[in-house]
Amino acid sequence: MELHVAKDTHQLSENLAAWLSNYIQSKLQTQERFTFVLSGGNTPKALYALLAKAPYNQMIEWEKLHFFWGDERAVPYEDSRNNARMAFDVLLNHVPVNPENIHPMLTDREPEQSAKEYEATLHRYFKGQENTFDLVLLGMGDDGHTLSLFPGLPIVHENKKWASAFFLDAQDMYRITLTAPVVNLASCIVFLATGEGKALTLKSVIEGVYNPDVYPSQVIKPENGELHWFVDEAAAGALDR
Ligand SMILES: O=C(O)[C@H](O)[C@@H](O)[C@H](O)[C@H](O)COP(=O)(O)O
Repeated sequence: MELHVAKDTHQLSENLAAWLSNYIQSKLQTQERFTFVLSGGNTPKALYALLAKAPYNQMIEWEKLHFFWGDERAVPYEDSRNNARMAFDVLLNHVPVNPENIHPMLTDREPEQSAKEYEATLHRYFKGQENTFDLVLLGMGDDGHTLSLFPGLPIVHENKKWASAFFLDAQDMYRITLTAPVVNLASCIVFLATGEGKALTLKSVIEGVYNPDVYPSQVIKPENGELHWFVDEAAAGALDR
């Protein structure tokens, strides 16, 4: 695991945008496509906005990128809580990605049906490959959740399905989410977390005993890929460094 600490959220987004651009372009020297899982939530918005602008909108070969989501709130696309809506508004509507290569988790059908369709898409994409995604970008909630893997839920321990849907009582909505198995087969996993409010949780996730029912982010352990944490000083404040 590699920890990258920036002095503040602005610098963190700048550092991660540069790191991602270099990583993507280095991979595209030896492969034809790059499969990228976007995170929802608020933290990545500043990063997505940077990637949509110079120099990254020219440096990255967007036509070779294929986009997926880590999870989705099962609300209409038009709803401001929809993760795909945010990514299109801030990034994907501003760069030349081939629309056929963008795979949102569809919310215009039953969530379970959408999850089944998503899983079929993933198996089609990665058939015969040892690894799945080239890069998975994840956030972490201050309760230690990632994707839609929330503390105490059975979905945290799903070890066969690659995508699933369930009703999240705490938010009175269905969620569609990737699961640990498909993420842990990725070549590279990048967590992005900021703010003092996540400092103690981050310490428990990274330095504490393995307790994924309390800290679901701990189930994210790449089988043979890289794991990076990009955090600001505020979120890193409780770490032993
Ligand atoms: O749909 C979501 O909400 C995300 O997938 C979720 O896992 C998010 O990454 C964390 O909740 C952190 O969210 P913030 O970046 O808003 O703190």
